[in-house]
Amino acid sequence: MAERIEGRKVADEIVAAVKGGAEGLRGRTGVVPGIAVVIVGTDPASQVYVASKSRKAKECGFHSLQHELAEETDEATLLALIADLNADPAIHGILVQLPLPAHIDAGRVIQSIDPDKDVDGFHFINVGKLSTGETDSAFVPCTPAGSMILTERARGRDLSGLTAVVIGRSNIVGKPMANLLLAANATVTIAHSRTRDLAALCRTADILVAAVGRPRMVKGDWIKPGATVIDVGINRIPAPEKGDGKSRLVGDVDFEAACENAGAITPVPGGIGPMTIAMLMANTLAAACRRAGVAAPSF
Ligand SMILES: Nc1nc(=O)c2c([nH]1)NC[C@@H]1CN(c3ccc(C(=O)N[C@@H](CCC(=O)O)C(=O)O)cc3)C=[N+]21
Repeated sequence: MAERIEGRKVADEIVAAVKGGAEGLRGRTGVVPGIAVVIVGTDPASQVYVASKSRKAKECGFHSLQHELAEETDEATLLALIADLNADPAIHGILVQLPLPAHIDAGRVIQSIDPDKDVDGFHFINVGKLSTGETDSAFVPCTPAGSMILTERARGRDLSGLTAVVIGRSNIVGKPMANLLLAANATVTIAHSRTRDLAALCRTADILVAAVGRPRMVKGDWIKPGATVIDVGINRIPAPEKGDGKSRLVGDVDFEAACENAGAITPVPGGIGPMTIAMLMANTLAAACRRAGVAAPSF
């Protein structure tokens, strides 16, 4: 039976350390870390995530702003808001909740964020730093950063000799995760929708990261005995057993079946989701520390 990797617990530890770090920064320099979360439209899932980000930011003692813009907001208005936030010395981190409405060019919006405030790590500057190994000054995207911390807890910081398979090639999770695993000396393969015999490939993985967004796509017999399984998927599926119209969250991995083979596995909920928010707090503290010329704590 696999060990459950308790992401929520690790996330709580990180949030407590960030809170302590923010108090220290304030005591030494008077600087209070500030984060602005921008959301366009009223997607209910996005609203839930944004609310929990703002709640955690307050818990950490940050200055926290939430900008809620109407669905029909035009790109120029959003770009002007970001320009204001870029110029605002009280704001150290800017997060624009994705996805954006189709009439807005998300790429242009992301690239307009000051790279030093890009706590999502999506700006070309931060992507380039991560892929060239400049990780001391890069912002690493929050989901892969949190996934890596849980991987390290299970396998140590040096993954030499281990095989890692990342399913999913997104700029937000798959590609940065592959870079982090590579930087830790794992032998990395990125799989995606065009990969042939995904099951056989997954069976070679000492570390398997699933980031595809398909509920329970990864089957129990795809898991190598003893493997570390990191389930990044957060899929809401109908749960008629809980009552009419109810739903529940499942990952990209068939958790119960995977537990038979895995050495350790992250649950959904309670795994990577809370780690993502914790790393957003850690990145915001790091942004404020850099701005103040003080060393940032690392996790
Ligand atoms: N610019 C941007 N940055 C993001 O980091 C970003 C984004 N856009 N858009 C949406 C996704 C999604 N995301 C989640 C974060 C935490 C949980 C989380 O804490 N989930 C809980 C469950 C929450 C629930 O019950 O719904 C868990 O897994 O235990 C989920 C999803 C961040 N995202």
